[in-house]
Amino acid sequence: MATIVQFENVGLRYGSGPETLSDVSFSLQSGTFYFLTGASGAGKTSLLRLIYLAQRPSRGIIRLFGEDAVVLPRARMPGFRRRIGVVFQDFRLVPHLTAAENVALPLRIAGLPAGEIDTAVREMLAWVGLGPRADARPATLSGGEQQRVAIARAVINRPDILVADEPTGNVDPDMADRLMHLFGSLGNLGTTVVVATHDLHLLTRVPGARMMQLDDGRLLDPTGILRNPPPQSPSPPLVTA
Ligand SMILES: Nc1ncnc2c1ncn2[C@@H]1O[C@H](COP(=O)(O)OP(=O)(O)OP(=O)(O)O)[C@@H](O)[C@H]1O
Repeated sequence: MATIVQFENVGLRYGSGPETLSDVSFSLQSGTFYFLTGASGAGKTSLLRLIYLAQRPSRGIIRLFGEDAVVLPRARMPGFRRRIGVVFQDFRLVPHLTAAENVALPLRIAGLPAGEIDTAVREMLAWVGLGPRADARPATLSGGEQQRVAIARAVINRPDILVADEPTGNVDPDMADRLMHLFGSLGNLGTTVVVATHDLHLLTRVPGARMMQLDDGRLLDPTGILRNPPPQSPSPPLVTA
């Protein structure tokens, strides 16, 4: 198994405020599934943004695919970013494109022939249960449907790393299970998956997943890695009083 992402003593400070992330060190292996947990404000989104190169650290070392990502020349950024699929908390679908056109975007950018793109997009939309909504624009989709389009777009070109910020926040428990299964199968195909979530129930859903826990900007295990998730437990009630 190769090391795909490596952080050494990474710190992140926004402006002149206190450090949002401090002394964060860990490494992520290919084909492994990681949950990133922590209270609201602990720094999960910030850590993901460092991984997908939307943010530079204030200090420390970040290596992606074996290369120093902090000093990566601007011209090489697009090549790196193509290897990283991102599911944003707020979806970021292109509003004037249909669901199918949104999902097709990474393949169009990669220059695949139209016929191949159409087949791949149809299969992916069917997989996330949106076959009949292929021609719908984002504004006419529910939050959960938009989230599934965002997930389909992030995984369609089989990225080396998939980073997902609360990817099940808007879907029901059945769909959350299916999406975790999809993410888990990507791991089996060699993709490194990092899912930030508040939903501790999800942690029981991916056998063999590892867990990273942030507490006020610090990884709880100072060596950075990692514990197995808690054993499988029954689903919580869908409705609470
Ligand atoms: N662009 C920014 N400028 C200034 N402060 C920021 C910025 N982005 C995040 N922060 C601050 O950094 C801290 C960590 O935020 P972050 O969004 O990474 O946490 P989180 O664990 O993802 O939270 P949540 O679970 O609520 O999404 C918070 O105090 C937040 O206010």
